[in-house]
Amino acid sequence: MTSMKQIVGAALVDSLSNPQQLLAARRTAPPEFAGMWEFPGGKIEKGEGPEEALHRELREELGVTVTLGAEIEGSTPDGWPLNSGAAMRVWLAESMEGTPEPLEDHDALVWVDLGGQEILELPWIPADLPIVHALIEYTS
Ligand SMILES: Nc1nc2c([nH]c(=O)n2[C@H]2C[C@H](O)[C@@H](COP(=O)(O)OP(=O)(O)OP(=O)(O)O)O2)c(=O)[nH]1
Repeated sequence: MTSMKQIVGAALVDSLSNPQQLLAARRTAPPEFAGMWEFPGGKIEKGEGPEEALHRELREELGVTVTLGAEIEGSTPDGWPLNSGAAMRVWLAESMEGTPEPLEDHDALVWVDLGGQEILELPWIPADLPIVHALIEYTS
């Protein structure tokens, strides 16, 4: 049995069929992550499946209903290692209903080109950088 805390995150793109842009979200807490950019998402709650948790988090945090696309698979069965105790699974997603707004946990959102420099210049949570690179590779 795994003891890793399981996080789920969304690579929200402008279009699943032709992804050109990614939505990055700037965290407001905790202090060590405040001001850093991340994939919207959060912890799976008891009794939830991972995709179900991701749909809930995106409704709560951004106010959107999404369609999930492919998973950007990480290096472990739990997904991408974040630290010694947590890992995150990440899915591509596209909003089907609603325009993303920073309703909870974030104070800014930005759409960045997947093929440009700006995406690499954002101060991401360091553990997210390998995921950003994999996403750029996946969508190029
Ligand atoms: N959502 C998200 N969390 C990330 C990313 N990268 C990263 O290291 N983390 C870490 C930060 C947190 O320690 C943990 C996720 O917790 P969270 O605070 O987002 O979860 P949550 O929305 O369910 O929050 P909570 O109210 O239950 O605390 O994973 C990322 O890209 N997205």
